[in-house]
Amino acid sequence: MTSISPPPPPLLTVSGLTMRFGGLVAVDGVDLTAETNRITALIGPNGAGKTTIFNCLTGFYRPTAGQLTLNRPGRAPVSLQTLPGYRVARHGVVRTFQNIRLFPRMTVLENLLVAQHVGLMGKSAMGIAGLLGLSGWRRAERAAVERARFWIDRLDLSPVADEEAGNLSYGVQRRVEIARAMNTNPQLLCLDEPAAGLNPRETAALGELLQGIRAEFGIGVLLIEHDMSLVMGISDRIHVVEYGRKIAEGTPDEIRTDERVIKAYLGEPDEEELPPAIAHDLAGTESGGDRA
Ligand SMILES: Nc1ncnc2c1ncn2[C@@H]1O[C@H](COP(=O)(O)OP(=O)(O)OP(=O)(O)O)[C@@H](O)[C@H]1O
Repeated sequence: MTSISPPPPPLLTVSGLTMRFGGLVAVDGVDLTAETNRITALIGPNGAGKTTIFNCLTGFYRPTAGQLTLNRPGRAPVSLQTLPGYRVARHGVVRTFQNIRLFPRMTVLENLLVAQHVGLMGKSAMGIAGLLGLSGWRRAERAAVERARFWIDRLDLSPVADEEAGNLSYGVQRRVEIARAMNTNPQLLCLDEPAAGLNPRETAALGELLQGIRAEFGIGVLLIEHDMSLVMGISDRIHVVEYGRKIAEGTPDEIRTDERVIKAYLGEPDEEELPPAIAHDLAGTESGGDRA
């Protein structure tokens, strides 16, 4: 008799996540999941609580309440909500930031090597072996450079590998950030508005890049993004938050036509502020954009 084993749990399970700042409830009992080999988007109007969710997930904030569980195949589940950021990263949950946080006076290669610094320090007894030029250190350093070069090449950054990051265009710096995150071998790549400041051509290239990485390396991607053309084009699943609460979850097609989502975006005070693709979608949905 064959028994059917239950499906593995999602890579990330968030349940009842709540974050208060004094009297303000920025995140209020949010549940969501992110799966391996899937792109999961987290969207919502400005101030909805998206970045706060990322900050709780990646150890920048300790949540007021809730469970954040990482389930990697063959390993014991890890509760992330009590861990500091560097330990969350060691478990394979890495992030980028809304505002680019590269070291501007370091080269692209150096920016990627810094991300491997903790591993190298471990292999060199906190740097002493490195100072003495011992072989274990040299091997580890060579492997770190090879790995960084792999990601530099994979993200088409080889021509600028030795340039200072601060001299590069915004779109290229965004790619460096993703290369740096991938260089740490993540299980879950969390991207906070990666298309912010990109032109439409760069945004389309970013979408292809993320789909390529997901397919090639089988990682989970969790994406905060206001650019609805990107979100609708590449996401497998979308979670929508408004005023700290989750108001909808579904496929792009389901979310595009969800009444609560349309209302949440229509609630924005100024149509100019609507992401263009949402405004476009809404115009279609609302037969000519007849707004309340
Ligand atoms: N450290 C903090 N202290 C106090 N309030 C905060 C803090 N961080 C966030 N908030 C508040 O929490 C709410 C949610 O903010 P958050 O940045 O998570 O929203 P968001 O959905 O990411 O917005 P945006 O799309 O504009 O980036 C906002 O009212 C914000 O002012």
